[in-house]
Amino acid sequence: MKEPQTDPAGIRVAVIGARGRMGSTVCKAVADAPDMALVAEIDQHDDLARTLRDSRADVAVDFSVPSATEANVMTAIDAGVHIVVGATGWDDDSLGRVAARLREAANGAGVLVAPNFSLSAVLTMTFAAKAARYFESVEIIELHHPAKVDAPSGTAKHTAAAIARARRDAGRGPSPDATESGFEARGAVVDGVHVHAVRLRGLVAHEEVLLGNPGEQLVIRQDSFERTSFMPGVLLGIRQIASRPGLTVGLEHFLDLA
Ligand SMILES: NC(=O)C1=CN([C@@H]2O[C@H](COP(=O)(O)OP(=O)(O)OC[C@H]3O[C@@H](n4cnc5c(N)ncnc54)[C@H](OP(=O)(O)O)[C@@H]3O)[C@@H](O)[C@H]2O)C=CC1
Ligand SMILES: O=C(O)C1=N[C@H](C(=O)O)C[C@H](O)C1
Repeated sequence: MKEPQTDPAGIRVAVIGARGRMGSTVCKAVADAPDMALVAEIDQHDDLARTLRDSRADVAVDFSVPSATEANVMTAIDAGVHIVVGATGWDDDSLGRVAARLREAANGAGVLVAPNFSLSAVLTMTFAAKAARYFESVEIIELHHPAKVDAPSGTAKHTAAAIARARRDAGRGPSPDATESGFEARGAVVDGVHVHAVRLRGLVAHEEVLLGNPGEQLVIRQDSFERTSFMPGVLLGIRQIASRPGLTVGLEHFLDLA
C-alpha cells in the first residue's frame, strides 16, 4: 500500500459519484482540507480502475448508488486503494464478499462502510443501543428528502441491528404488539425492530428512535439539516483509513464509541 502522508500535497483523494448531492459536497470538503488533494472526480461513465491508477489516489470515497457501490469497492481493493464508503445498499452478504476479497488481496487495503457520517446520527445509534435493553418497546422513524432511492435508510438498518443486538444480549424479548391486520401500516421489520420511512420535500436526513415503558417514553432524535453535517466524519474516515486495514462497518469504530 502507498503511504498517503508521504505525498507533499497530502492524502490523494478520488471521489466516486462526484456529481451527486453528497459527492459534490465531499469534493468541496476535500479540496478545502489543507492535508488533502482532490485528484479525481469520478462518475458512472468513467473507467474506475484506470482513473484510480492514473490519478495515483491513496483513498477513494464512494457516494454513488446502492446498485454500484459493491463493485466500486472491489475495484478499489484490487487497485490497492483504501476506500471510505457512504453509499447505502449494504447487507451481511455484500459485506461478507468484501471481507473475503480483502483477505484474498492481502494488500493492506482498508475499507470503511459507514451508513451515516454525521456525529448526531452516530451518537443516536450509540445511545439507542445503550437504552434499548431498558425499555419494553422500541421503534424507529427515519425521515428523508424525496429524491432518496432506498428505504429504509442505511442508518435505520444499522440502528435496528445495534438495538436488536443489545436486546438479545440482555435477554429482552420482542416489543409487545397486538396487531392482527394491516401489517403494512406497521412499517418494515428490520432485525425485529419496526422501521417507518417518511419521504418529504424540505427534509434532508433525520432519525427518531422511540423507546417506551409503562408510563414513560424516551425519544432520541437527530437532524441533518445540511449535507455539510456529514463532512467532518468523511474527512476523519479519509485521514484514518490507511491505518485501519481490513473492513470496518460504522464510523463509531473510528470515534471510540463502539
Ligand atoms: N453515509 C452517509 O453519511 C450518507 C450516505 N448517503 C448515501 O450516499 C448515496 C448517494 O446519495 P446522494 O448523493 O444523495 O445521491 P445522488 O443521486 O445525488 O448521487 C449519486 C451519484 O452517483 C452517480 N453514480 C451512479 N452510478 C454510478 C457508478 N456506477 N459509479 C460512479 N458514480 C455513479 C450518479 O450519477 P447519475 O446521476 O448520472 O446517475 C450521481 O451523480 C446514497 O446511497 C445515500 O443513501 C447520503 C448521505 C449521507
Ligand atoms: O440518502 C440520504 O440522503 C442519506 N442516506 C444515508 C442512509 O440511508 O442512512 C445516510 C443519511 O441518512 C442520508
